[in-house]
Amino acid sequence: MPDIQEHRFPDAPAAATALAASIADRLAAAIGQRGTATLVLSGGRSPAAVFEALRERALPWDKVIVAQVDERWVPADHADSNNRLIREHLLQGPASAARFVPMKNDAATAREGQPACEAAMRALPLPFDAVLLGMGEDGHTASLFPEARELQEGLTTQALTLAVTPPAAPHERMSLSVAGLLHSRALILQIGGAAKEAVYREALGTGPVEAMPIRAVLRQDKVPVEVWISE
Ligand SMILES: O=C(O)[C@H](O)[C@@H](O)[C@H](O)[C@H](O)COP(=O)(O)O
Repeated sequence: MPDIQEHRFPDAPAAATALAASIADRLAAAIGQRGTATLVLSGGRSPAAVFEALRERALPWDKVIVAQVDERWVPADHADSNNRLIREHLLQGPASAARFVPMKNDAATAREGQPACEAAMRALPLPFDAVLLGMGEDGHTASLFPEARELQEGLTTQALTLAVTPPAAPHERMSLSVAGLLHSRALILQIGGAAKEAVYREALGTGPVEAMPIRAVLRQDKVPVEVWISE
């Protein structure tokens, strides 16, 4: 049975503050035990408030490695870049001392860039200390989308990364695979609002992983899962 711990909050700001404190404590413990901490972050809209609360936490940021769960294959200054999101909302002030390992490289496409991205991710200390995930209302997480033609690859490959062309969402993506996500000491899923909580509850039920790829995270029993829910 998977180890899923739920944390509920009345609103998004309370959840973001508490989640940032929990992540900071986890990073501090990792640094205390191993000298460094590796935090792997999703993009999208939800995590910005967590990043802004996290950057205020007193940490030896020069001992923190920040990497990405997934990335839109766009320039780092593009409005849709997760790299830009992390730099603008997290890597500010003392937190700018963290070592940031972006997913996107100079390849023209994610598919062409995957070998170098794979090598960069495998060069990080494994397992990661924490992976922060979001979820779409279609049950996707990372860039593992239900209708993506690369979904089976994402569910089954032993590679850490793969290129994904979302069926509807913009931009070709690079994403951690399920195997990549499971190279972590903790999987932290952030769920905001009633609609997403309903999707999460449905994902906990029966049904194919392919229909709701977040199920690959919720059904595994290798890595503890924390679910941080704000109403
Ligand atoms: O690049 C991305 O978009 C994310 O990594 C993606 O997996 C995100 O976590 C979900 O789509 C939820 O996004 P929101 O937080 O914007 O709802």
